[in-house]
Amino acid sequence: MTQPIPHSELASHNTVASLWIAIDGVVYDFTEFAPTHPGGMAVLLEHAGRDGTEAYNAVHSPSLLKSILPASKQLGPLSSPLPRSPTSQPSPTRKPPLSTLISVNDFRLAAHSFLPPKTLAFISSAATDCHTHRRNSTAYSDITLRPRVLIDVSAPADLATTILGQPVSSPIFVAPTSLGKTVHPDGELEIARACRELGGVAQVISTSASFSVADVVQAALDHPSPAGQSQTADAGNVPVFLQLYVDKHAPNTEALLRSLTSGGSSTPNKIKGVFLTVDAPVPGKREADERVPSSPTPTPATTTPSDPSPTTTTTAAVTTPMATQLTPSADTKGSALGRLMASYISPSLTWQTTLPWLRSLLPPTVPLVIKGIQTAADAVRAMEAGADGIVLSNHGGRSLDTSPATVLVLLELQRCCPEVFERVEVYVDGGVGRGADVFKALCLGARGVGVGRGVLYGLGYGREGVKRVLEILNDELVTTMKMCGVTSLDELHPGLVNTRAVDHLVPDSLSEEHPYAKWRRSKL
Ligand code: HEM
Ligand SMILES: Cc1cc2nc3c(=O)[nH]c(=O)nc-3n(C[C@H](O)[C@H](O)[C@H](O)COP(=O)(O)O)c2cc1C
Repeated sequence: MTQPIPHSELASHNTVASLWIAIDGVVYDFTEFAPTHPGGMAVLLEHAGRDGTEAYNAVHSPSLLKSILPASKQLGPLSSPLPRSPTSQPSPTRKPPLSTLISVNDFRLAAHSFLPPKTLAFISSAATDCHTHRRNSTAYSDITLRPRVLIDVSAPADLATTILGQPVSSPIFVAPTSLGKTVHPDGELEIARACRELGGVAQVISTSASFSVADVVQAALDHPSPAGQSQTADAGNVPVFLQLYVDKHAPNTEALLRSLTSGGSSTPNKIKGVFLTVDAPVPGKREADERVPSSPTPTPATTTPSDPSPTTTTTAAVTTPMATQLTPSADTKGSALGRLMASYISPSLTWQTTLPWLRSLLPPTVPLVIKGIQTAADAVRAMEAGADGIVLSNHGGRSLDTSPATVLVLLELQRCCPEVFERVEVYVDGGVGRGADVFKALCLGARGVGVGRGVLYGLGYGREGVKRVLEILNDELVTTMKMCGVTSLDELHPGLVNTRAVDHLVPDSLSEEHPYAKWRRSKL
């Protein structure tokens, strides 16, 4: 590094022509990088000539800067610290003690008492009228159980299984979600640590996570599993997967995949598979997220003396970058974080080009899963395209409202193309709030079940909260299994559930046509 840079000099580089920002006491030249910044240029311009430490750290990990920006863009240390924009300080609030939360719904309600409004809107929102979001969970309650009695279930239930060949301690996995820092300063790192402590729960890490995927994998590897607890996964291996959004600028995706898979999935710090998300080629219209402004005002506190793992996230820490991104666009649609984040995602993926391209980029040992399948016809297509797995998902109802509840898609596959279950691993997510929901999905052929929002509500309490949410679901699953007369996942089968109340909603043909409406506009 060179000579210390005075404040006055930093301040003079505050335009697109010359754009400097200080982060953690070091001045960087972002002039060339700014037009390609995946979060948009406006957010960088907002901090041009100033200290951007807080805004940067709110969404990115320190290593991102070093891994993407050439060393030549590191201009030198600031001559002395700059006053940062005022931060909102946590103040006491009524955050319920973790020990009082005994269901996933308790965590959801608790989150509403302490998470900043914008964070809550981002997490809990779903597309337009939220029908799909609701039906994802109500479809589970419409399916009833068929308990079997007088069976000895004294043996401990075994939840261990494999996901894409990786040993895991439970069929419940952490679905990929973006921007973990909006909930907890250590975001996805805390989720990774919780999964590790639970003996190897699978975690799918979002391309839009607040931390780099490599950092999350490392956090899992570095974290000890509790003494005495059996570690299903090898000590030096963790069941972490990458959720992939293909970048509009394809070389970015190619570089990401190269960095995370070279050496193959058997290398401990590499990802064990790629989940390509296909249900969000354009951002969904999430009105709650659009309506709640990104406000830099102080937020209620997230710490309490009784909470061993206090959350220190504040609205200002999280949403300032978003507000600066959105304000200049004078956007009449609203202020959605989801829409802002989707700006780098390619809308031009196809069966013909994208899958062969991705397969050519991945070592043969790294499985490819398609996340966001919503019809039997597409499940067959994914199977024929050589996918190793599919996730029946509608993005938690966040993409297209009135798309089918995912457990109904599971039934559609059983009805129209049961051979898919023999050839690819079928996963499902959306609306899972109870262990009984997991049980039903597994009985209907799912190999594993993903949880999105529930884990994020747990994350409000850090790793202990994430652990608690997953433990609650595991416990409820075991209780359901034993009430239905089984103690092992291998004993589950469709006869343990009654789907009559929803069967009329399940399509009965692979045809792309409507069963009787046959008109075409061109023929009228
Ligand atoms: C003051 C500095 C910065 C601010 C306030 C900022 C803010 C943001 C925001 C708000 C997003 C969209 C939300 C998201 O998808 O996570 C974003 C995305 C992104 N930014 Fe930045 N950013 C800054 C600097 C940088 C730098 C220096 C790099 C790389 C060297 C970078 C790389 C990225 C990438 C790769 C994304 C895509 C999503 C992700 O991986 O998180 N940003 N940024
Ligand atoms: C806040 C939030 C962010 C999400 N981000 C992503 C993402 O980056 N990539 C992705 O494939 N799915 C994303 N999802 C969808 C989840 O992976 C998953 O499909 C969904 O949350 C499951 O529904 P549930 O929240 O009802 O459990 C996100 C969901 C939420 C709630």
